[in-house]
Amino acid sequence: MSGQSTTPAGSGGLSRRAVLGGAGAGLAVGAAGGAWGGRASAQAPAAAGPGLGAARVPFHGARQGGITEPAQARVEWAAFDLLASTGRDGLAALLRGWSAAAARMAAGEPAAEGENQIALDAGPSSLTVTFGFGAGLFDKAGLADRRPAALAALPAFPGDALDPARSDGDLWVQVGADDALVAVHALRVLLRLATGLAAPRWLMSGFARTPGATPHPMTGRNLMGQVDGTNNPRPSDPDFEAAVFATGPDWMAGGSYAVLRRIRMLLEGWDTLPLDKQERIIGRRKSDGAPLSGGPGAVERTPVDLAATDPDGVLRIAPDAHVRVAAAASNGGAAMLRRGFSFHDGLLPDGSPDAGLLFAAYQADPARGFVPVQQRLARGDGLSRYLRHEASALFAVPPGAPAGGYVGQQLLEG
Ligand SMILES: C=CC1=C(C)c2cc3[nH]c(cc4nc(cc5[nH]c(cc1n2)c(C)c5CCC(=O)O)C(CCC(=O)O)=C4C)c(C)c3C=C
Ligand SMILES: [Fe+2]
Repeated sequence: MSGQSTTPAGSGGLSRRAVLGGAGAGLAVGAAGGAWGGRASAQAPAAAGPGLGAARVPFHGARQGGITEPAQARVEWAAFDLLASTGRDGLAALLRGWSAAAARMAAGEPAAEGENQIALDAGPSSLTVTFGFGAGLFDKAGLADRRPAALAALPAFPGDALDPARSDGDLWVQVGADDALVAVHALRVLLRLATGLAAPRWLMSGFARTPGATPHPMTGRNLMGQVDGTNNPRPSDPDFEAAVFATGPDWMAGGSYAVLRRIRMLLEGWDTLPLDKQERIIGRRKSDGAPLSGGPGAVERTPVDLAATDPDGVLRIAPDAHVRVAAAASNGGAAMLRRGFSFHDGLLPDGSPDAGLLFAAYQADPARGFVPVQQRLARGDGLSRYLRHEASALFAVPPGAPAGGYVGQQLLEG
């Protein structure tokens, strides 16, 4: 863990402490319900006002930020293609410049001397910047022999409707912050630094619940209204590290692999379904996320019992319920850390919402995490009738950089 890491705060744990100044000084900000969860704090309601803006997540550390921290209120994803002229040295210069700017912005400083800031009044607002490498980067940078086997292309899944223009990419940047202006400013700084070295390929914006929006910290909800993130692996689980973080190759030790999917929700159909049908499709109650296996007394954290039956012998969690089909127990132990964001990009020409989930899953190896689970979901998940997977990407997310270093340095200089 990073030198700045702390022991878990809140039930979900936290890899780094968000450092608060001003009115929020001393208030620990942690995960409440896995990566989707709200902010757990010693005091409720969660920090608001100056405390929210002053929260800092150090950029430097053994792990990159933006993986185990709770999802911030706003996220920007950007993928880039390396220009043919950039090469290995240019890539190193880009990553050095990106890391330096990210470190300064995460500390609440201007990205560069005399920089024309657009978020001057705000603090860093829990800003994290996460960098990832796509499979195509390695050939272009003359590093083909160092491409990890885990970056092998994802297979095609039944029902995929992928748009190549919004998929893949040589480099990925994730910017998260609890203030939209802070996030967009950081994205613009990083876009500017890429000029002449890497061309933007696609951009996506997402959001999650703003800390303090609920009377007490809670797991977030998605645009279908479901409590989403409950059964995420937790840092306190004995097998968390092995499931989420890679041990090799050398330059990836302590890193992770991010699978991204832009999943549009067919909300017009979903919204007209009666509540009991919606709950049956997921396998959890909509009001509080409690598993249907637990009966009326169950709460969100009641363990799921996939074998539970009603007095007529009918499975309480249906054979095609999402939580049954996705569960590690149904997939040979396959596990991943989900850290998604909602998106709402207006209306499609037919008037339906262009909205859904920017799904992100982090794992030590996609072949033992996302791939087997999605293979099963695509065939047997009742929820899949209400979803369209429209874009997909896989990135190696290297370990974090020590102070003075940059993300990817071990790959480029090792
Ligand atoms: C391939 C992996 C997964 C995709 C793609 C996916 C899409 C997706 N999921 C929801 C809503 C919920 N998912 C929930 C649980 C859950 N989902 C996955 C995996 C994928 N989901 C897993 C591994 C789990 C945990 C299963 C378990 O062990 O219990 C839940 C329940 C609450 C929770 O535990 O998070 C909801 C709700 C949507 C809307 C969606 C695509 C848009
Ligand atoms: Fe899911």
